[in-house]
Amino acid sequence: MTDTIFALASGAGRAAIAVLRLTGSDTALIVAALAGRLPPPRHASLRPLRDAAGEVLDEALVLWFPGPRSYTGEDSAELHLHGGPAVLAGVSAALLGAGARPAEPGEFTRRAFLNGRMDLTAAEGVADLIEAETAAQRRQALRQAGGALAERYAGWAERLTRLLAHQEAAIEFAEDGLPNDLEDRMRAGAAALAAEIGAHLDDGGRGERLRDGVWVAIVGAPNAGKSSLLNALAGREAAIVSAQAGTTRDVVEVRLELAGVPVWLADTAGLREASDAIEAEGVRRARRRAAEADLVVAVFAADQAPDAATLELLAPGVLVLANKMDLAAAPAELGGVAPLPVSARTGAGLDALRAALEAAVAARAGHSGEAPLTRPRHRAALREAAGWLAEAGAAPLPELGAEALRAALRALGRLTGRVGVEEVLDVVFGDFCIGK
Ligand SMILES: Nc1nc2c(ncn2[C@@H]2O[C@H](COP(=O)(O)OP(=O)(O)OP(=O)(O)O)[C@@H](O)[C@H]2O)c(=O)[nH]1
Ligand SMILES: [K+]
Ligand SMILES: [Mg+2]
Repeated sequence: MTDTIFALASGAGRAAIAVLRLTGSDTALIVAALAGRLPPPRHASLRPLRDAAGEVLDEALVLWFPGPRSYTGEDSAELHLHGGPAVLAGVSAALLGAGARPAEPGEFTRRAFLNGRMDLTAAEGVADLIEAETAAQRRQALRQAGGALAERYAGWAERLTRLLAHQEAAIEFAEDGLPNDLEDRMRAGAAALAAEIGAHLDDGGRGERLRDGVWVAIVGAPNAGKSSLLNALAGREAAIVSAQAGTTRDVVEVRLELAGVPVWLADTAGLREASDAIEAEGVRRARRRAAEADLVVAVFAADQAPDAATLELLAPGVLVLANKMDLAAAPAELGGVAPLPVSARTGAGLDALRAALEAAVAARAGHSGEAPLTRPRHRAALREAAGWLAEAGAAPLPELGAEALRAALRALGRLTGRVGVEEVLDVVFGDFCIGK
């Protein structure tokens, strides 16, 4: 027996149609109480919905999904109502009166997980799909919701279980004094699995970046034209531009979408020995932002000698710009680095700049063949599993090897939700919206 829960599954506010979703043991009874009788499974039927006093609240499309072939695995239903607030209030009150209760955030998907309809990574994929704002985010979330990570991790858990079974057999045979090579095979298997997990972890954070956004920091000398370039890329006057050196102090951030990836583009204070405390704090923030950024864009003014502070930030992977090309015949020599020539004033080179940014962002985030891990939670659990596998491979006693394999299995179990899940459930489902 489960509580029967309901929630608005469509957006809040006045709309043409509002979808109320129900799931739980008494779904059939409750729907029949409002709609008179249950429609045939998975067929939409138009029905008057009545309250306990018999007043018609709405003419609604009623859908009935008997478990276990439903999203949650339990008896479920959808009521497609007219979207006005009074209709919604009336039907909600009738559902409450009939014994249903409002759902907690994520409770539908939580039940789907508990009923074995999906693992935790797939449930997280559903949450990401609801949050997805760009096409690349949508593709990544859809793959994960479809079980791309679940399958891989379940495969690893299966291999681990087999290694553990062999290790336990090795322990038994040793007690019987029989020679066996089971331990050697365990060591080889643990090393191979640890290497595979290591390769998966060593993805440069592509999946997490696509989910959270790529951080790009524009840095350079005062008056190089950083704010002008930010505004040009954002298509609006987000940052103040002036001829006065030291105009920008705080970090000014705009959100862009480049190559289907969300990007946080930050304009920063010009790098120099600041004359006052506020500007000095701005320069400190600029340096910190550059250090934390996934991509640094270093801007030089083409009509000036390159400044030492910006030159110091040049490293492989930094995108180097020579701005104000309208004022110079050729960009200054930057020690072998070929800057991208642009002019924020005339717009020359801005298309090439955008293309270079897209390429750099695409190289740092998103799809590269296999489905990437997408959350720090995944990274932590996989690191732990790989660590225990290394320990298993090096264990001086077979019993310790078995113990390490069990610990690795538990770490994978927390990742997929198969073992020791209670403590992670709230973390995973807490950030869901109600109705999913
Ligand atoms: N001729 C020319 N002037 C430019 C160009 N880009 C910016 N400027 C001018 O250069 C001056 C400084 O521009 P900003 O965008 O404020 O420069 P900044 O790097 O943000 O400066 P700080 O915030 O003070 O570090 C302004 O007067 C701009 O109009 C350009 O491509 N060509
Ligand atoms: K300026
Ligand atoms: Mg500025």
